[in-house]
Amino acid sequence: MNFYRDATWVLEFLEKEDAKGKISGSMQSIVLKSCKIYKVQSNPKHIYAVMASCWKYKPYLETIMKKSGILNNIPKKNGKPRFERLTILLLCHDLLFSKSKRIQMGKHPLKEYVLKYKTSLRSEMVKLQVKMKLKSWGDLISSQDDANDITPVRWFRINPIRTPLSKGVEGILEELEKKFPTRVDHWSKIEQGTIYHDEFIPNLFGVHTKDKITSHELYKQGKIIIQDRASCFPAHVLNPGKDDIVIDSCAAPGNKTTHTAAYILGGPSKDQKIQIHAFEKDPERAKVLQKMVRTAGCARTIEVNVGDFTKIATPEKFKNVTGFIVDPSCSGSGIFGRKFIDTLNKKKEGEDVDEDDESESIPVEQDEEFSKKDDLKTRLSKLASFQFQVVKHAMTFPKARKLVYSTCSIHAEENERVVIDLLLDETIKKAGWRVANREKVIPTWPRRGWVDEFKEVFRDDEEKCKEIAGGCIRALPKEDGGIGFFAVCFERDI
Ligand SMILES: C[S@@+](CC[C@H](N)C(=O)[O-])C[C@H]1O[C@@H](n2cnc3c(N)ncnc32)[C@H](O)[C@@H]1O
Repeated sequence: MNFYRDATWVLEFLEKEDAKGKISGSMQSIVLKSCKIYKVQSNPKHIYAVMASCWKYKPYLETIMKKSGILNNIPKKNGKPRFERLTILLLCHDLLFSKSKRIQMGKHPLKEYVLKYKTSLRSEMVKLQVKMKLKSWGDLISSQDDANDITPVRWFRINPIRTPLSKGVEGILEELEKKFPTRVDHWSKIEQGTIYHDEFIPNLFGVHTKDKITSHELYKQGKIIIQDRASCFPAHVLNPGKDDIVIDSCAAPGNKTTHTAAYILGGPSKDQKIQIHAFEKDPERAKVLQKMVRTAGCARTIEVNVGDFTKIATPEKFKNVTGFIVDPSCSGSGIFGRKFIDTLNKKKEGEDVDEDDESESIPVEQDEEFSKKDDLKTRLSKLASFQFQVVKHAMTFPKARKLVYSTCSIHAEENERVVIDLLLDETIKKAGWRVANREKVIPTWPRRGWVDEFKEVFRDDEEKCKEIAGGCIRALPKEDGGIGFFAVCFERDI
């Protein structure tokens, strides 16, 4: 039991550091630091081994535990739960994901309690594996070792707005060919010096993470922009044309905003016509957004508004808006790579960052307002309610016909369940919104929404569930070549 007690302290420490966005350095040093702070008696090497595995499986374990109901009936002593959530999580980890699949503990009421849920935990684990279309859990996790805690591919897109008038995108491709003469036909085959032309997003490329992009002139001139593949899905699915007016409701740092501009403008433009209204609540992040808009050459097209989208963007003021990108704060459970997060934290704090760091300005602000003290269930429920409100507000704009909602979360609560709540909302139903079908949402992308989530609500209509889930896109962290992601497109006829 002593080992689990020590490991609980360390895991608690990791959670706190993570909530503050302050996990820096390797997992090893954090574990050692907390072992010292708590003067743990167990061997730090053993603690580290369990932590390293447990931390990687944690988002999945939390889903499995929640579904099994193990946290709902914890026996109480003097009105307080007798066992801690994180200790239970550690035991569940050992039972489900350790090599021995056994809880390393003698007879103890906690062990007995967890073992009572063994069957249900194992069955939820299998269900999740099926849902995630994983051949084995090992496949998902094996590539996630700490030494390799970075994206498997460096994705970047050509920014058509900054392409030379004479040659257009072709001019950039010629330049790229000089640096990357060899083309590979799948991202998993990328080696240093080779390039993969993505089959889903036009003008998106994958290269090896060791091939420096940020020192290249194309990058410095804003002609290419580093952006994860899945993060490119929303603008591609929205696919706005030259006459569209788009709102990006939660815009900083601006990857999707500038990508949307690339679709609207298609190439260099001298027009002084605002076609994208970008909203960002956080003034500091709005500065980063402004900078990105300028670098990408879209300052004449994108207007940055600093403030809460649900309050300052009124349907009366923006009556001509036809499309929406809604990518609100989320739990960020699809994001890996602490280095990304550290980089952004440093940027936020105004510290110097590694010149060589090639992280995309990814949306790692996450759910600061929600994360500090809540447990996962509460946090997800608060996030989902906020995400629902943002999308619902966007759906009140009179001329809006198309809206893409996305998160970098793996949790159904922030994804399929938000879709369900929106579909069940009477006002939204009356306004005519529906989920666009697979044909319109990158149909060849194989990983789609989780059907079971829809079945829980629309039980009697299996076809409908399959259709809605088919309209949703999911990407698994690493397994699909980048961050974990969810996207869905709503549309209506007006
Ligand atoms: C996930 S990030 C967006 C990432 C961005 N779409 C991109 O691709 O670069 C969410 C952003 O929404 C902002 N935000 C959260 N609530 C907001 C609100 N009510 N109104 C406007 N912005 C909001 C956050 O500060 C954060 O910068």
